[in-house]
Amino acid sequence: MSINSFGHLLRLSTWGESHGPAIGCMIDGCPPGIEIDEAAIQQYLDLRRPGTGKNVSPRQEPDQIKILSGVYEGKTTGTAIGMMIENVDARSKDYPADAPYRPGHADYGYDEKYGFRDPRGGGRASARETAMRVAGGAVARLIIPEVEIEARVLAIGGEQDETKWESLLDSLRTEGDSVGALVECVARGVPAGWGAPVYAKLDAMLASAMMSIPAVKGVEIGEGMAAAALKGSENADPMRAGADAPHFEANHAGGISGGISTGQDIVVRVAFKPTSSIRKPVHSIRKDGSEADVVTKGRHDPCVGIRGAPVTEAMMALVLADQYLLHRAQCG
Ligand SMILES: Cc1cc2nc3c(=O)[nH]c(=O)nc-3n(C[C@H](O)[C@H](O)[C@H](O)COP(=O)(O)O)c2cc1C
Ligand SMILES: C=C(O[C@@H]1CC(C(=O)O)=C[C@@H](OP(=O)(O)O)[C@H]1O)C(=O)O
Repeated sequence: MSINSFGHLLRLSTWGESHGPAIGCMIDGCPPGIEIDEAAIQQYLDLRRPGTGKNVSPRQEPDQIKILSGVYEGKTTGTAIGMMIENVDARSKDYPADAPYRPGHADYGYDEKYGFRDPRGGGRASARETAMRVAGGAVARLIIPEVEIEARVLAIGGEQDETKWESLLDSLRTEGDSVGALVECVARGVPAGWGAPVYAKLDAMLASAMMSIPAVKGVEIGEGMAAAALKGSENADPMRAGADAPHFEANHAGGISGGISTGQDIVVRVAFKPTSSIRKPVHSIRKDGSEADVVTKGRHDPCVGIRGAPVTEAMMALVLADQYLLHRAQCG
């Protein structure tokens, strides 16, 4: 995997800043002859876009996808698929260049690394970029149509009872604060045998993919962290003979053992931290080192995990389509 693209045989790279004219991606390595159109991509973008309700960023972006290359007469040609979305609702005045760093966002790190950055809406670090991951993920899904991928929010601010989420988010909005979330992403229909036994293990690829999503601070596969407290007898996934494939009596491994899929559901849980851009004052410093509290304006998600869920699906699809192509190349 190179630093600027994601994947081995199916490679995604994205471009664009949150307040620039547009964002886009190139997805290379997609097999030829797959039926595709903009509607097949748009349906997933509509699940992630901002401006759809009070619990997500109010920035109004229709996220209308345009396919620019790699498709002819409704089918993929096997060449690089280029796609783009115009940014139509940036409000850059909310981000003065001399604003104190937002602790937890990328401002300080980017300045330390590059000495210079686009401060408008987080620039390249804004999760606006994840729209193009979702577009790439939609292409990946078409490569593996037999795999069904679905993510859902399991908890908001540690609360698993979803009837309490609305009032929790309402009071946070009033306070100008934010909250974290736990998301679970499951892939069904992955056959046994995808992945690799050492280094590029399927679980390692998934962990890297999920961890590359902005605001993700934890990734678990199957039993995950809880496995550390179990006995071998409790954590085993006992096997019985089945008609066509083995029948597993449990799935503590999350569908992966030895870095290779077992044919069971692949289960990944992802911890999203609370949004760092909040209206409550936080101690910070400016680029010149002077201290100042930061109070972030702009339009922000009160709980990034809500719109993060479709992004986890996209990363799952990209990893699995890539692993399918690798498996087909090596084992036929
Ligand atoms: C879908 C999505 C929406 C996000 N929206 C916001 C937001 O409105 N405000 C914000 O400060 N961070 C938001 N984030 C998180 C930041 O992009 C992220 O914290 C920042 O880039 C720093 O990266 P890190 O948290 O991975 O270290 C969002 C993340 C995702 C996945
Ligand atoms: C625009 C989107 O989300 C943005 C993600 C984001 C951030 O800091 O990650 C900050 C906010 O916008 P801005 O970049 O203008 O500060 C969100 O609205 C989007 O997801 O399409």
